[in-house]
Amino acid sequence: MVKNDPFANATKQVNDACDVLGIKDKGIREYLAMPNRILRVKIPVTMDNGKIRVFTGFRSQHNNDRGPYKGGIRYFNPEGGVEYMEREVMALSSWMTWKCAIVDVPLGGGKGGIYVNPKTEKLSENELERLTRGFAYKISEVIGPEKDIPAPDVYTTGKEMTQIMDTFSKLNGNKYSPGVITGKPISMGGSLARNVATGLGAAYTVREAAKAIKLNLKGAKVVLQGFGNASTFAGEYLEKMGAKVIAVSDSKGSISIPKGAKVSKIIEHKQKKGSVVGFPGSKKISTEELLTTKCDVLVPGALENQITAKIANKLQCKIIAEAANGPTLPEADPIIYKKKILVIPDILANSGGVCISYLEWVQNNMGYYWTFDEVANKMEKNITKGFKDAYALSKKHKIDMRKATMVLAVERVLEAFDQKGIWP
Ligand SMILES: NC(=O)C1=CN([C@@H]2O[C@H](COP(=O)(O)OP(=O)(O)OC[C@H]3O[C@@H](n4cnc5c(N)ncnc54)[C@H](OP(=O)(O)O)[C@@H]3O)[C@@H](O)[C@H]2O)C=CC1
Ligand SMILES: O=C(O)CCC(=O)C(=O)O
Repeated sequence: MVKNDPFANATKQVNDACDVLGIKDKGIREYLAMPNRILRVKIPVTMDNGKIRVFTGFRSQHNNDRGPYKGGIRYFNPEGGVEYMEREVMALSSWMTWKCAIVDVPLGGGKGGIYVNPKTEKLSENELERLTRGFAYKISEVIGPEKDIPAPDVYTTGKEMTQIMDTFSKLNGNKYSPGVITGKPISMGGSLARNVATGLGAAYTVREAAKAIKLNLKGAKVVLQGFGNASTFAGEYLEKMGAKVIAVSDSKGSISIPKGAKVSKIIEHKQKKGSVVGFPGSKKISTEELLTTKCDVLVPGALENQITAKIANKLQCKIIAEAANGPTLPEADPIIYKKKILVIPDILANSGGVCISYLEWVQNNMGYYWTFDEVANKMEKNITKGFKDAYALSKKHKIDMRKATMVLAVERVLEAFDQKGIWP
């Protein structure tokens, strides 16, 4: 048993959706909740000092009823250890299934990762490359452009995506296979807008949520948890919509900036000093203080299990845009709903990433590439529709946005499952 088990949380969300849909059949519930396959691999790496170190990696393939498995690869060492990470990737792969369904991209759910923190463990570039290629080799049997298409996630970038693509291509007779992975650099067959996609998509969903609750985003105050790919671009695009960032955090700590600051200036500071902490005009605060800062939009954009019941009781925001996966514990959801805070659940708020990953894969498959605006506009349509559909359902059934989003997603997966049935 792991503490704050993310897979138990993901399963609860599936069951909640089944309750709303009147699905009582235990077999169907189990089919929807459980991953199809979990691969756990040993990755031996020769470190720079000549010693062998063995790493553990995972790929969880949750559901492919609507299309090939799809989802990121993270390099992280969560507090609960390797066993926690296994449950984490299972949950993350489940959320990918529902995410692809709610924004209607024809893909399923997968997720993977390696239990390692490349930042704190200070792996050299060569060690990291050997680890990445070793992992790619170990999962090469289960991935492929028509099978399972990974992407970046926490502490992985276009560089690792390139190394995975290259290893896969070499293992397959040097067949150029850009469609095996997304989030690649542009020069390696990546898509314009993928780099900003998760944050841009989150900003689009906040714009829709603000319209729904009649909140003017001009001058709206934003708090960002995490200062990586998802959260910085969410902050920058919300800034373009007129909002102002007043508190941020990273793995080294949280700060409040009462007068607000441009995200680009905080990025500059972090690039120089290695953290947001110490940004001029800021004050160091605790994680709890960050999350409960009085603001209009809270963007948890780092890790899961951040908003507990205790935090939920103290929240002072109007909208929560879950740029991270699984940042809110199930115990917090009813409290937040009662407080009339509008939650844009993770599977919707951060779906811009997979939307544009899908478009990257489509471009790779056809060998023809779209402009930034073409790609971003397609994503905007899908994500806006996803928000509107879920919001309308939440109002109709008087349920929170997480349940509404999950109900729509589960319905779509079941529709495909009903067509296919079980084989053999
Ligand atoms: N990248 C993508 O396309 C997508 C990402 N997501 C989700 O977004 C979330 C963030 O991923 P992404 O932005 O890609 O990852 P990044 O690696 O780019 O950034 C992760 C950020 O989280 C911070 N962080 C790590 N630990 C903590 C902590 N204990 N408290 C506060 N901040 C912390 C890191 O701090 P530091 O800078 O100090 O290392 C970093 O700023 C994840 O939940 C991921 O699954 C969802 C959809 C797509
Ligand atoms: O871009 C993708 O394929 C998936 C990104 C991801 O891992 C996520 O949405 O959580």
